[in-house]
Amino acid sequence: MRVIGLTGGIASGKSTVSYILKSLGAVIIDADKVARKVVEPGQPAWQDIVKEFGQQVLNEDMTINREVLGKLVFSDQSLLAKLNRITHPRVIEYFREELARMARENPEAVVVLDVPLLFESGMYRLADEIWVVWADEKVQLERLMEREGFTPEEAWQRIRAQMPLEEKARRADRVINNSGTLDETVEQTTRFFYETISAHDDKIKEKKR
Ligand SMILES: CC(C)(COP(=O)(O)OP(=O)(O)OC[C@H]1O[C@@H](n2cnc3c(N)ncnc32)[C@H](O)[C@@H]1O)[C@@H](O)C(=O)NCCC(=O)NCCS
Ligand SMILES: Nc1ncnc2c1ncn2[C@@H]1O[C@H](COP(=O)(O)OP(=O)(O)OP(=O)(O)O)[C@@H](O)[C@H]1O
Repeated sequence: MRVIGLTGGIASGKSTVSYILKSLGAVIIDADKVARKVVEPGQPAWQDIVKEFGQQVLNEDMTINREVLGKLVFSDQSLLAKLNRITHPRVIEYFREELARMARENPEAVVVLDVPLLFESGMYRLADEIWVVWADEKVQLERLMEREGFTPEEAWQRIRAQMPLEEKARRADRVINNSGTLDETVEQTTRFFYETISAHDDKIKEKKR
């Protein structure tokens, strides 16, 4: 099994690249989706969030009100750190279990961990190689405001809540530039995917020799 850790900045294009990789045959595990699962009502992380942030972050049906919680944590670093301490260990636990299961059931698979906070959370340790999706800052900001309807200040708050994209790119094995057209991103992603597979196949052949 080959595990690719896919990261980037907020709205830099991870989901777009994941979608392309899925169409090429990779199995995708999306940390944003897992982070939603671990805070469902009654889960330990849900209980910790209610304890920490109070009833104000709950909807009437007891689910987490993501808009309210988002506004709180993205305007206060210390609250964001508290939320991360509650959610990240649970997300990591889920990833470990899922990877162990995949290794047993589908050892030939190429698995992509789509994780916005791959470095910040330490989840990069679960990956064999790291890919970063890059978008020029202006493009990233525009796509984020357009997708979420954020004001420039709200969009900046979210961008600043993560490790600078330059640093992520420095730590990557491969960087996909998604500042241009979708076709250009498909071309780069496809090329990298087949290079990864062929390097992986060569390693297996060497081991068998
Ligand atoms: C703060 C919350 C409630 C806001 O929810 P909302 O629905 O508005 O955003 P969503 O979860 O879809 O995330 C959108 C993007 O925001 C960024 N983001 C999310 N959480 C964080 C964080 N803790 N720090 C920095 N950026 C973050 C990511 O780039 C993500 O792709 C939610 O993001 C959350 O619970 N975050 C903590 C869990 C976490 O760290 N998730 C990221 C994957 S491990
Ligand atoms: N090459 C592109 N050209 C035009 N629009 C794009 C391109 N790539 C992505 N987008 C758009 O930009 C937005 C952000 O892309 P995407 O959702 O893939 O980013 P992300 O990194 O997964 O975001 P998040 O960090 O929030 O999970 C989306 O609305 C997407 O449709």
